[in-house]
Amino acid sequence: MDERLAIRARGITKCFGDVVALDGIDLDVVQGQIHGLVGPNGAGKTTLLGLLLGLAVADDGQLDVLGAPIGRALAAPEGVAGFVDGPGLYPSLTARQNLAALASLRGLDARASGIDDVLGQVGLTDVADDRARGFSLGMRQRLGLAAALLTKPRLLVLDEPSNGLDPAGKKHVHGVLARLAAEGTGVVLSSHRMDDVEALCSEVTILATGRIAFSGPLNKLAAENSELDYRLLTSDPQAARRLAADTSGIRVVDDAVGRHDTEALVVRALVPALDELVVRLVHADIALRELSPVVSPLEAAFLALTEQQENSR
Ligand SMILES: Nc1ncnc2c1ncn2[C@@H]1O[C@H](COP(=O)(O)OP(=O)(O)OP(=O)(O)O)[C@@H](O)[C@H]1O
Repeated sequence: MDERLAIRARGITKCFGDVVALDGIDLDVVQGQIHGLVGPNGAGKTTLLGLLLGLAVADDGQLDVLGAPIGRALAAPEGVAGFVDGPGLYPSLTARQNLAALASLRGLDARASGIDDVLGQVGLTDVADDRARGFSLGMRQRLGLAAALLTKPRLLVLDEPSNGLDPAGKKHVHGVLARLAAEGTGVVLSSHRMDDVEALCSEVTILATGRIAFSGPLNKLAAENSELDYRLLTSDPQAARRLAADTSGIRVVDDAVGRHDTEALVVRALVPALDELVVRLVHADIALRELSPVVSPLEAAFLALTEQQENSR
């Protein structure tokens, strides 16, 4: 077995009655990698994360976590921490007391366990003595992450960790995850926020109806991607539109995000044709003020792959 693998899954299947939540999943996640799990509602993300956390057992297949096969016991495997469906907290206890309770449940010495340190890492020092009952969703998520950090995991499993986070909270959480990964911890997280996945993850798995539509490096996904829509702002929108319509490999389309802004030009193209258009604009003395994909390459690939898979069913 490859010792760098935090997760090795082969042929994992999980059903709930007639519903096949996971249908023969193969997945490798190496230590020190932040791996994003994305997919439409009901794709099987939470089910997969639950198996990693020992909250449920697969019906079929082989799942190795941190080098050891997962047995049939419903318990978090040694070295694994995280949460699905929001962290479990005691509402009547303060943030600090929640962590102390967890430390004592885990047999850790509360004073030596680094409670202040993990509260600081997630940015909750100022509310450490406030009751969790009054915490917002984002604060609860951050406290859940602090609880996971307390156990010094070698694999961190998080379901939608960005839910409810404000920009400051997001900065803390992203910083913590990046630091953990740099220290060698494997991180698997699900998200519906493609921008978060793109900012954090080096590899991504796209699930659709319990099957893997893509798994691998983000840049491979972008390279495999077909045409994307790009939005261009130029000094002469009318002339730019005419030139685009006259450029091979470029299709002028309506603004897919409905920004109905007459100044913008939206084109569908592969990168080489887009390059050609930019060169032609410059030669025609039309200044290019802004050029950006209408949706990110991950989002576009995600939509294309999941539609493809759903159509083939
Ligand atoms: N405990 C359960 N009992 C019955 N069906 C379940 C159970 N848990 C999940 N399912 C079903 O399994 C499928 C996968 O659900 P899962 O929650 O893993 O999807 P998800 O990708 O996490 O979705 P979302 O993005 O909405 O959170 C769905 O069809 C869901 O209805």
